[in-house]
Formats: sequence, C-alpha cells, structure tokens
Amino acid sequence: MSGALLVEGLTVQYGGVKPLDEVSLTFESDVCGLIGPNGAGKTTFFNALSGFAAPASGSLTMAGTDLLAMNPAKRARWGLRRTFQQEQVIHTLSAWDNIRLSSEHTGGGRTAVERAVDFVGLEGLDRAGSALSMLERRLVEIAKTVCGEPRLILLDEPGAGLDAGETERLIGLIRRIPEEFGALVILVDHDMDLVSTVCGTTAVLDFGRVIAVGVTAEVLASAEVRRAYLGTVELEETA
Ligand SMILES: Nc1ncnc2c1ncn2[C@@H]1O[C@H](COP(=O)(O)OP(=O)(O)OP(=O)(O)O)[C@@H](O)[C@H]1O
Repeated sequence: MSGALLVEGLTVQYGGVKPLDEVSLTFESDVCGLIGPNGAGKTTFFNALSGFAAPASGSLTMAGTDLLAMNPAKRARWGLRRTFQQEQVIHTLSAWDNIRLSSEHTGGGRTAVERAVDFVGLEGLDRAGSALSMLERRLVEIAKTVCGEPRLILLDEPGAGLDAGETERLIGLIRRIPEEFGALVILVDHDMDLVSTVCGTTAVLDFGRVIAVGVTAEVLASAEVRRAYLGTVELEETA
C-alpha cells in the first residue's frame, strides 16, 4: 500500500472566503470518504491535493512525500490521479485513445493501458467517446486513474447519474482498487449508500472545517453530522 495521507492545518483562502480552514485529518488506507453539504469545501480539498489550488498554509504529506513541493504534473507522475465532477472524456477520441492519452502523462505505456482496460472490463474500445453510455464513460475515467502506478486516487462524485445496477458495478470496481493497485482512494459523493458501502473511514467537512472523522457508520450517525446535513435528502434517507 502507498501509506497514509496526512493533512495538517490546511487552509485555502480566496479573498474573504476560506473554503478550507485549518483542515487536519489522516486517511490511512483503502477507500476513504469525504462528505459534506454543498459548498463545504470538498472540491477545494481535491484541488489542493492535485495542485489546482495553492494553500495559504498547512501541509500535505503521503508516505513521507511532501505533495505541496511538487507541481501538478509532477504529482501526476508521482501517482496522483483524479476524476472531476464534470466528466473529462473527449467525445471525438476513441475510448482507448482517451485512456492512452491520459497515460502519457502518468507513464506505464501500452501495458498499463491494457491492464487498466482489463480491470474496468470495458469493451468496444474503438468506439468514440460520444458513442459510450454514461457508465462506459465512467469506466473510462476509472481506467485513466489506475494507469501507471497510482498512489492516491481522488474520485469526485463517480456515482452521479448512474442507476442502481450501474452503481453496483462501480462499487465493485472502486473497492478492488486498493488491493489491485496499492493506491489510497478518496471518494467524494453525495450518495450516502455508496459512501457507507465503499468507505471504511469517512471525514465530514462543513464550512471548510472537519466536523467528524472516523469509522463511516459512526460518523454518519453522529448528531453533529446530522445537524450539518439538516434539510438534505441524502442523509435523512439513511436514518
Ligand atoms: N475560486 C474560488 N473563488 C472564490 N470562492 C471559491 C472558489 N472556489 C470555491 N469557492 C467557494 O468555496 C466554498 C467551497 O466550495 P467547494 O466547491 O470546494 O465546495 P464543495 O463541498 O465541493 O461543494 P459541492 O458539493 O456543491 O460540489 C464555496 O463557498 C465556494 O463558493
């Protein structure tokens, strides 16, 4: 395994707004969840990890490596992978070329692409991105994250828009990533069923602060977390 991710005093500030305010937490291994109401700072956390946002203060280290000392391209070569809320599949390229193009930035060559494709079980790789179903496009995105030697994979709402059967398939894949590739996975999602099925550990952000972190079932049951979610459908449904 890649080792634990240590986040200490991480602050991101845009003028008077602090999307992340002194965030400290540790994600040890496997698949970890990061949840919180809209605007809590989850995407900003991913942006800080991947280098799209420069923290005003704090540190991010994984297995002794200082992530903030590397630019985004170097973090990708080191093993950081990410999906976005907004899908990144290029419609005019084939499924294969979408994955291969991404692997050019992360290394591993043809063998890495073949292994990734095999892992997600995608067929008809010569089809254009535009001809793929939503699930197939999601599989392309997952394949991109496991190419090369991933150490830290950030998945931003991978289950959005999928039906129950498709979500099942996605769950099966995400759970196997740590064992098959040795990477730590952090999952942001508003689907609490997905989070509680896949994530052993979950952290909760609210207004840029960590309000809970620990075993997922305990975190979701905590009064403070339920208060933060008051009025949102997702957590009420798990009650
Ligand atoms: N570049 C920016 N400039 C100013 N404010 C920003 C910027 N990026 C994010 N914010 C603000 O920071 C806060 C956190 O945003 P962020 O997108 O990280 O939340 P989130 O938890 O990912 O929300 P969602 O669940 O809706 O995706 C919000 O109030 C947002 O408006």
